[in-house]
Amino acid sequence: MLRAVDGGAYANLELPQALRRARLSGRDAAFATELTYGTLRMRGLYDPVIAQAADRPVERLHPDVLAVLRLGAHQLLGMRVPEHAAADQSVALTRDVAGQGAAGLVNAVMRRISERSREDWLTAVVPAEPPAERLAVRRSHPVWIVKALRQALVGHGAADAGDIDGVLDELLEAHNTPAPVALAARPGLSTPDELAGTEPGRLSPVAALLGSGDPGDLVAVREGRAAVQDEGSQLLALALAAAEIAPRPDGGPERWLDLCAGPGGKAGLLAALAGQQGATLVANEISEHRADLVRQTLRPLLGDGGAGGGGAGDGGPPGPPVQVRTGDGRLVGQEEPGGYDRVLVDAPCTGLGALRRRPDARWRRSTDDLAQLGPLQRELLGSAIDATRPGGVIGYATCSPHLSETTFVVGDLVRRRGDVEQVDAREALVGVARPGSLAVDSLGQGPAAQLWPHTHGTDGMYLALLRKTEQS
Ligand SMILES: C[S@@+](CC[C@H](N)C(=O)[O-])C[C@H]1O[C@@H](n2cnc3c(N)ncnc32)[C@H](O)[C@@H]1O
Repeated sequence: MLRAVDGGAYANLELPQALRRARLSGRDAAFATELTYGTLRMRGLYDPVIAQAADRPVERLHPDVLAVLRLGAHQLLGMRVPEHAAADQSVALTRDVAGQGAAGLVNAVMRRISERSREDWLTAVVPAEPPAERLAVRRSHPVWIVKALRQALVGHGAADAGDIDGVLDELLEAHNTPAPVALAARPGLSTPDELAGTEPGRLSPVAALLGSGDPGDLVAVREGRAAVQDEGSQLLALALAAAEIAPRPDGGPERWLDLCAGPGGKAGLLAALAGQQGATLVANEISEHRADLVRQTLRPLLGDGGAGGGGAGDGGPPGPPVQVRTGDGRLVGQEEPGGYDRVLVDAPCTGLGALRRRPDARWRRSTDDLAQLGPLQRELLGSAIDATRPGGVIGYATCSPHLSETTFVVGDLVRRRGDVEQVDAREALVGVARPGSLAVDSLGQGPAAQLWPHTHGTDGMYLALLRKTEQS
């Protein structure tokens, strides 16, 4: 798995398949998951430890040997694996993947690592200054991400000069703590109570939290009536569906659009809500493969009218409330100007808010991604505004708090165009959350809202709500 990720594979997609191939389940699967995810997450700390113990830069180690040593370091410093077991297994694994010669080196390095406790290693390898470098090694994040998150916390009003160091440390630590598996019971199709073995969600009224086990074992999940979805994502979809809009001039059913729908998490919830509210949803996605994933997750609502979906019409047989299309979201505004009442732009982004769910993502991303995504995010939001009718609402969301993909994008568009005004997304989120579970102040200074893993226990989701004031 580690070598596959080095080669470009995504751990969260690859690991379930690897577990299935190896026929691992229960405690063995949990152990293998912790080995893989923990090693990937913490390699920013383990590499300096390995370099010191091996007395050479990690770049000078063979990639297979480095992978074994990272696994070994995690067992010694991040898990409770007995020293002899971690050493024996690492040496045996080295013989398999890199030959007898390398096994001696791995044996020696493992012995040196085990001579010190985690705390002693932290003292040995974490630089005292500057603060970003210190946190980068201690909490195992690239320095550029530490710096960007510092700016984001201050920029979104979640910290100030007085407490930023402590708050930033809490956030980085939250990225190193495995996230609970949250499920969304799609309204009208399932309820949280139906999801046996779960406890109620903390923020979302349709959420249930799965303590252990495979979500695929639940019938409602297998049937697409419930789905794995972060509670923050659930709240965003619920808030867009509930946002106040001016009535349609023709009095007809509302038309909703999810401009960037793949793989379909939010579209699944929006489709169920649309079904309940007598609206229809178009789920658009540029990638054919990801559009197929949307169809897959929406299957109870597609085709034959949908189980419990209800259609938009009130005469003949109800049509499906949801339609999936493959296309470039940047063009929808021109193709269907003013065609929709509610539009979600869940923009492609760096995913810096979801690092706890994707342990390898922090090492994959770079500042180049921001430069590429910025223009795309602006074009998609511009197209969404064009596609919204006056009086309608646009939700711009990212699973990243980075200021370049959130505040700056929305600020640019609102300034550049005279046909939208920002409304308070914090109030909208609080309005749909479980009563008393979410405080407006915790979401920033507004009008946009920023959720944080260390504060809300959700992914770091951002939501801005824009009201269209006049025809583009
Ligand atoms: C953050 S993901 C959306 C997640 C989704 N809303 C969910 O909740 O499961 C962004 C999606 O936008 C898609 N995308 C990228 N460029 C696009 C474009 N020009 N038009 C439409 N979709 C695009 C990506 O393929 C990706 O599936």
